[in-house]
Amino acid sequence: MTVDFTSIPIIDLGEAEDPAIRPRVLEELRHVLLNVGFLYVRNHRVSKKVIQDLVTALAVLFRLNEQEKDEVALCNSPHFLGYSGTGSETTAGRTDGREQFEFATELRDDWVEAYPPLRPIVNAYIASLTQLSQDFLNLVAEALSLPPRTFHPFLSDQHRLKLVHYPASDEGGQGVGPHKDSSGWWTFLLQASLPHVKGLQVFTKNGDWVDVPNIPGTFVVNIGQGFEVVTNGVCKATTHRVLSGSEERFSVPFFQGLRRSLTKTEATGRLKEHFEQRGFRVADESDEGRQIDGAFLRGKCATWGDSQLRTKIQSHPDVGSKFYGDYLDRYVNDE
Ligand SMILES: O=C(O)CCC(=O)C(=O)O
Ligand SMILES: [Fe+2]
Repeated sequence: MTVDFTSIPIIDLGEAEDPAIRPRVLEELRHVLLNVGFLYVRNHRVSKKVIQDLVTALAVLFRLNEQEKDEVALCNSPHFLGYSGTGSETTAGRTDGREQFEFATELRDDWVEAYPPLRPIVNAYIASLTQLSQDFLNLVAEALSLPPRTFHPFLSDQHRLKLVHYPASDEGGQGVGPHKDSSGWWTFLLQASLPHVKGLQVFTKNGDWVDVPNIPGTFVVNIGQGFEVVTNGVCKATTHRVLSGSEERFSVPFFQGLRRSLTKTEATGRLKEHFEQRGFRVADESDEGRQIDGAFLRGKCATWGDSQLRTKIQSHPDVGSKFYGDYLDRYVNDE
């Protein structure tokens, strides 16, 4: 029987620390992992100041003029980091209505000169989210009847952070099209506008879109494609999208990174026996969800790092032709 969902569950990480309540939290989390793939976490211990500093910086950053933003243009970065303007990205065949700054754990030197305080703010935020995302993996492992540190050997030394701005649009339209997160393990998203500003939606197994409202004090947490691979499809990455609305919206996704050297054999083999022996089964999914690109799963790329480069080149073909001309055929015309 298909177990479907109509709203996104909330997991209280503070409760997980109470030995009397922990078993119930683990049971709830297990249900989310097997049937939903999307959740909120609250009582997450990331400092209010670290979050507020970043939220304040967002407004300043996106008000810089185009010339200032373009000083760190993503199209000049072989690492696909920096600024990309509205209209430069395509998802599910349509142009996305958003502009964004992309960062990573190993930060590039050419920072946004027009706004010097940004660097320590982003670094502090990445450090806090790195810790939260690692601690969260222990809970996830336990909820799947595995030793707490089972997932740590898969982790990368590098995680990615995006600062995203969806300009207001009277006609509505696509903020970002339907997709699964391809950048790694787990995503931790801060909805950084006022609570009434909507936009994020999740696709259910039965093919309905469910709103993910902004609940203050929480992060939205969701499974990325890498985690789906390592759990042999027992925990599915869930399709989601953002609709543009009559008010501008800010968000900050943190993408927990997966080790670049990871091969498909290692990724799918390591926990196979565990999931088979314990009677876990591959999760249900909508037909549309199944069609979303999964190059790593289909075996086209040798390593996770390779599949990341492919995804990035496909999203930003201009950067691809500038820095990876030799690879273009392999990645872009590989269907
Ligand atoms: O802006 C959001 O709420 C979600 C963004 C997102 O899904 C992404 O960048 O992968
Ligand atoms: Fe996403």
